[in-house]
Order: sequence, then C-alpha cells, then structure tokens
Amino acid sequence: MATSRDRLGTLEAEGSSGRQGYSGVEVVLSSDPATPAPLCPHELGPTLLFVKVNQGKEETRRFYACSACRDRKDCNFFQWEDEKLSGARLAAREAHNRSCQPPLSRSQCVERYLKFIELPLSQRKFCQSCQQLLLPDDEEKHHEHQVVGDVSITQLKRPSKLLYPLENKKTNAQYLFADRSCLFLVDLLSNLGFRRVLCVGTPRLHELIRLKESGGTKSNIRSLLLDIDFRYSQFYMEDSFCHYNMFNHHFFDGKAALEVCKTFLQEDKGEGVIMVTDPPFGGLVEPLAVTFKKLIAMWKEGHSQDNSQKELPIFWIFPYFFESRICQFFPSFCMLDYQVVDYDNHALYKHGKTGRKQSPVRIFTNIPPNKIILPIEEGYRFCPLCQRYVSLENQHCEHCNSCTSKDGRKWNHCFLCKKCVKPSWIHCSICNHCALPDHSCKGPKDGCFICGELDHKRSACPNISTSKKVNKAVRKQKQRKSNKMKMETTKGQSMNHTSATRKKKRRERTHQYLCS
Ligand SMILES: C[S@@+](CC[C@H](N)C(=O)[O-])C[C@H]1O[C@@H](n2cnc3c(N)ncnc32)[C@H](O)[C@@H]1O
Ligand SMILES: [Zn+2]
Ligand SMILES: [Zn+2]
Ligand SMILES: [Zn+2]
Ligand SMILES: [Zn+2]
Ligand SMILES: [Zn+2]
Ligand SMILES: [Zn+2]
Repeated sequence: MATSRDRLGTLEAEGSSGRQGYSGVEVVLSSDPATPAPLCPHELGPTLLFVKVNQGKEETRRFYACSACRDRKDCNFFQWEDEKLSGARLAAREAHNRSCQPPLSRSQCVERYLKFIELPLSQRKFCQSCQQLLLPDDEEKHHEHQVVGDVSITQLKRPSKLLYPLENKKTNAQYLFADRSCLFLVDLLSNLGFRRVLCVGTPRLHELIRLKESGGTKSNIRSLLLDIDFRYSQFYMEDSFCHYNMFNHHFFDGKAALEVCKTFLQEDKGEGVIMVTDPPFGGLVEPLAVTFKKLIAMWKEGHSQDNSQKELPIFWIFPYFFESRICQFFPSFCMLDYQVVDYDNHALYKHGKTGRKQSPVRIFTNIPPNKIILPIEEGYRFCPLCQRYVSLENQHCEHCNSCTSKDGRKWNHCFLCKKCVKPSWIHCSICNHCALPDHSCKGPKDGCFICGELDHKRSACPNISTSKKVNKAVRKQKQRKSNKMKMETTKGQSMNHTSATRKKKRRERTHQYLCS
C-alpha cells in the first residue's frame, strides 16, 4: 500500500516541482495570531488569508476572503491584509453581517420543531419556496408560496429529501449520496463496530444512521451532524445538529455547540467514534486539514496518556487525485478503491450507460484497509499481496509491487517512467514522461492549466473556484478605480460570451477527463 501511495506522491511531486509557471491563489495558514482575520457575513467566523501566486511567485500583498463561499455571488467579502478600514465602513460591515444572519436562533428552531411534531398530520406543512416548516400561525404569510401538506414523520426524518439540494451554489456543492452508497457506508461503519459517527457535511448519512437506529435494526449508532446548511436546524435538536463551517472550524452557535461536539467525541473516553466527512470538492485541502486536526485534538483531550498514540478514525470522501495532498497532511491515510458513486443529483458521478463506474470519488481513511471489505458483487476483489480490496481490473504490478490503478481500470507499467500509468497514456520521448497521445509537448506541462499537476485537468482542479473568485475580486478592486459605468457594460457583454465558451470547454474537458 505504502508503495502505491509513494508512487502517486512522486507523480504529484513531479507536477509540483514543475510549478515554476504556476499562477493561482493559495491560502496562507500561518497568519499572525495577533491580527485576527476579519469576519464576513456568511460565517461570523474568521475569513481566510490568501495570497495570489503569479508565475510561481507569491505577490506581496495578501488579502482576506470568505472561507466558505467559493463564488463571489455568495459572498463578495474582500479586504487587503494591510487595509485600514474607517470606523464608518466597519460599522456598515457589522450591520450588513447582522442582516445576513439566519432569521431564527438555534433554540427557536428547536422550539418550533417540538411544536410541529405535535400537530396533526393535516396541519403539518412545509413551504418549498422558503424551505421552511410552517406552524399554523405562519400560513398566512406563505399562502402564495408553494406549500406541501401532510408532512409525515417519515418525511421529517429524511430532511435531505424534503429540502432541495443547494447544488447550484458552489459554496454548498450539496451532492447527496444515493441510498445505495449511503447504506454501504452505514453497514460498513456498523460492521467496523463504531457506535458514534461525527458527520461533517454528510446530512444524508446522518439521517440514514438515525433512521436505522430508530427502526430498531441491529445498528445501534448515534450520529451528530455538523454542516453549514442552516436549514437542517429545523429538523434536529441541539444534540444532533450543529451549524458549522468546516473551513475554519467555526461553530455558529458558540460555546454551547462546541461543547455538544466535544462531549460527543469524548464520550466513552473517545472509544467507538469515527468522523465521516464529504466536503465540497472545490474546497481547499489545507484549511480542511487544519479543521480536522482541531477536531482530532478535541477528541484527544478526553484521552488518558496511554492512548496518546491512537488516532481518531476518519473517512474523508474526496476525489482520488487529491491523494498526495491528503496524505501530505495525514500520512497514515490510505485511499480505498471503493468508488463512491450514485450521487443522487450529480450526473457525473452516477453509473455510466456502459455500467462502468465513473466516479473519481474515493474514501481516504486511517483504518487499516484489510479491515474494509468491499462488495464483490459490485466489482471488487481481495489482493492477497496488497492485503486490501481493490477494483476487479486493478491488477497487481510486479514491478511496483502494488495494485496501482487509481481509477479502477487496468494501468500499464512504463519502464522509462518506472511506474504504472493510465492505459490511454503513451511514453513521450520529448517530454520524457507518459501522457495522452494528443498532448502538446510545447506546453509547460500537459496537466492542469491552473496548478500544473499532471493527473487532472483544469475543470477538476482543487484550486479552480478560489482562483476564479479571487481573480474576480482583484479585478473588481481594480475596476472600481477606473471608469465604472463604461467598464461594467463592456465587461457584462464579454463575460456572457466568455462564460458560455468557458462552460462549453469545461464540458469538453470533463468529458475528456472521464474518458481519458
Ligand atoms: C458534497 S456534499 C456531501 C453530502 C453527502 N454526500 C451526503 O449525502 O450526506 C457537501 C456537504 O457539505 C456541506 N458544506 C458545504 N460547505 C460547508 C462548510 N463550509 N462547512 C460545513 N459544511 C459545508 C454542504 O451543505 C453539504 O451538505
Ligand atoms: Zn414561504
Ligand atoms: Zn495488489
Ligand atoms: Zn507498475
Ligand atoms: Zn512513461
Ligand atoms: Zn510530449
Ligand atoms: Zn489543478
């Protein structure tokens, strides 16, 4: 296993070492604790400090931007690190922040929920327009909205099916597991003997665990959901949902919510608990890793000394090309071959027409892979040499001494590159490495346009959204200084055209990525 991870690490390191031409945006994690980051409306938690990188060089002026929203439409917060704001601007920002807060407090939501479940079925209504459970007194306000009635207890137990997924927003990227993937996870967690699951950004897993528990099946697992989607507050008591930002470890409801999480992690001296997370794929790995380390530290606090070597078991669900990034922060993690497919609402990650699983999404974990049985009927087999379950077509390479495929297809060994590569790649003597046959040898690298890594395209780049957002932010700053009206008209027109072309190109690239 270590061998295969090292190999991909080498591959990515090669990509990184060729990053002289890299341009984009990077997050700066070691910001000075004496200067706390400003707050933006969507989190009332600190923003993150970013630096723009141009042709491999960091620009000197750094800036704060929202940690959670990777789309300027969702949060246009921007502030230079050294920018001094006037009292008036600070006050205006505070007022704006307050106006962006959810209309109800956490305890008000709980109060409403308790009233709601007492209502007879005929009075239990849900406003789809406002995404809100209605009490009889509210109905007047919503009478012109799309309201559904007879909300059953079963529906209340599956809020992710009642609420529409916030997939249109890059910020939430709420791609929900189909029941098949979710049931696989629940069974796996139960077979591994876990009794508590900290669900970080996995609302559907959370509800399925609770459903199984209340259904009186053998699963006796409890779950706590941490998610930025405030709508879930309506359906859960304080001890089963915390409004949370996983990019800066911020609990919106302060110390009380933090204590809920702490108690959950530390119960039974921290035994029997696992964290399962499925962050938005556009999310930056670094801030996520920092957050997860904070949750690990919280879990560790409740430990006796002799347990200090133990790790909090984690499932981190993320695309396979992040393997080296994730293992950089969590060296004990390995990537399972299991393809988390059938996201209900994500066309790309469903079973293809050919029946071939096409999802790049995997589980990264610190649980020894030989403990994790993957379903043979879904195309997995056990490799006795690697001591882990792998995809059926993932062949054991005697030269690499591991099952090397990352995407489930048979990879071929290249003796010149000294590693296994995708079946569609050939060795290019000009570039001196393997690549797609139609690659351009002239380009700096035939990999990602944004970060220069070789194993993904721009459309799948972890930096894509941030770089777009920040570039837009920087552009806007400059734009303000110039003739505003004139600029806006021309930009509006050209943007429409460019974004259409960009969309088309992205579609083509995604297609190319899945088929390459
Ligand atoms: C890719 S979806 C994962 C959903 C999961 N597949 C399921 O079905 O349970 C990402 C989830 O993370 C949540 N999320 C997005 N940004 C977040 C943030 N900054 N902090 C916490 N949760 C966030 C979304 O609301 C969504 O529920
Ligand atoms: Zn309404
Ligand atoms: Zn093997
Ligand atoms: Zn090989
Ligand atoms: Zn080669
Ligand atoms: Zn070449
Ligand atoms: Zn990239």
